[in-house]
Amino acid sequence: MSLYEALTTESAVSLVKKLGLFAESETLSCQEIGDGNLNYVFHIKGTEKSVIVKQALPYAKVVGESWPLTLERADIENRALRLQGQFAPDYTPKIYYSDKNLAITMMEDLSYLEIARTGLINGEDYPLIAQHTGEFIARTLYGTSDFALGPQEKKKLQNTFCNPELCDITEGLVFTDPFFDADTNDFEEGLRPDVEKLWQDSNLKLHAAQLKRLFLTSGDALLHGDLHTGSIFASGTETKVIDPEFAFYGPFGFDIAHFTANLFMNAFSREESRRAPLYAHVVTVWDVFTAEFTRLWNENNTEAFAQTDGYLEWLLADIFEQATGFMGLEMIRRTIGLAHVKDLDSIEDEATRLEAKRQSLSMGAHFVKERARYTSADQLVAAFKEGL
Ligand SMILES: Nc1ncnc2c1ncn2[C@@H]1O[C@H](COP(=O)(O)OP(=O)(O)O)[C@@H](O)[C@H]1O
Ligand SMILES: CSC[C@H]1O[C@H](OP(=O)(O)O)[C@H](O)[C@@H]1O
Repeated sequence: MSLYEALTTESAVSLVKKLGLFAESETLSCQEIGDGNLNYVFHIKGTEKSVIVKQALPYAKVVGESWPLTLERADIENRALRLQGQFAPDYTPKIYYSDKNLAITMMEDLSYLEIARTGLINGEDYPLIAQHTGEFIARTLYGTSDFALGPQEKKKLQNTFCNPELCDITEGLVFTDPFFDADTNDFEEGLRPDVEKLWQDSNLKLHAAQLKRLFLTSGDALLHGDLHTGSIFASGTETKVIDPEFAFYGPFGFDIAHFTANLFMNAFSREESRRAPLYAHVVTVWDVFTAEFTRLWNENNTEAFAQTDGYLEWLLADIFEQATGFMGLEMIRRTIGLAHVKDLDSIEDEATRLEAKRQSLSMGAHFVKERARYTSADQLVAAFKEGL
């Protein structure tokens, strides 16, 4: 018999009371606030405190019951959050309770902060977001890598984060479908000539295939797996990373690539005069990631070759090159694939919107194909400013 049942606002309230998080007598309000593609999120509020209950559905919410999806993802998310909380406690929500059968995680209510994508669209700049996100990425990746854990411990941990169904979504929606006339694609008719040109670009397809192979086969570290600006809560002083249900052992460059791709897509939606803070974030996140990864490398490293001249520098350059390619893929898929970004979709004027999307597509393709040319974030920003 399945122990799973989908929560309602009423049963979510009963559950938090049964668990002793609130007194039986307390009057609570409960609202389902999930705006993501996959899950339910209940916001439960009492007089003095509040809590978030996130529940996975046995299917992808954005499509419906015709797209069944494992409930295991809630357990992956819960365990990833707890691990990320060990490496980067300042940047991770507190977890109060989880139940694998019900596919729920109860966590700290972060609604005193704002989802960064929403804030960036409304003109916020979040001066510390890149510093914090760079530290989060470096600490969580380095801490779960061979270098920190040693190969045996790392493999044991890696075995517990096999996430085939969610990886399959990324392999399809990010790495494959946008390059073919797939049913999942979703784009405006005005973009069709650009999209058809992209489908015929065999050099682009070759590079997409190479990056896909990297995603399929690399097991560098436990990734967040979906680190876009909608997975980050922020304010002027705080940053918290949520929603790691796509977590799995993958290539070092993936998370930072998704963060920078989403910064660049927000830049496309702004006037040039308001883009400077986003460019600065792209440079800062790389500077901070590099410095923090290097600090951790020198402080705690189980690898015999760690101090071999040139090894760390080679690794960081390799991460940069792969990340430049992954960044380009994220820009392409968010423009013509199944899951769009509001930054581009909410541009009201049709001609401006189509032009921003064209640029996102062509810059994305450029970063995929020419990734080996780039060795610094300043160069990425310069290329972005120059346009194609
Ligand atoms: N800890 C939290 N505190 C406050 N709101 C949250 C929290 N977690 C999620 N939310 C809200 O729910 C929305 C969807 O959450 P998310 O984890 O991204 O779900 P999904 O997995 O469906 O993408 C977020 O955009 C945010 O508005
Ligand atoms: C059918 S899932 C599509 C898309 O949604 C996920 O994002 P989120 O859960 O943050 O809404 C992920 O990016 C998937 O690729």
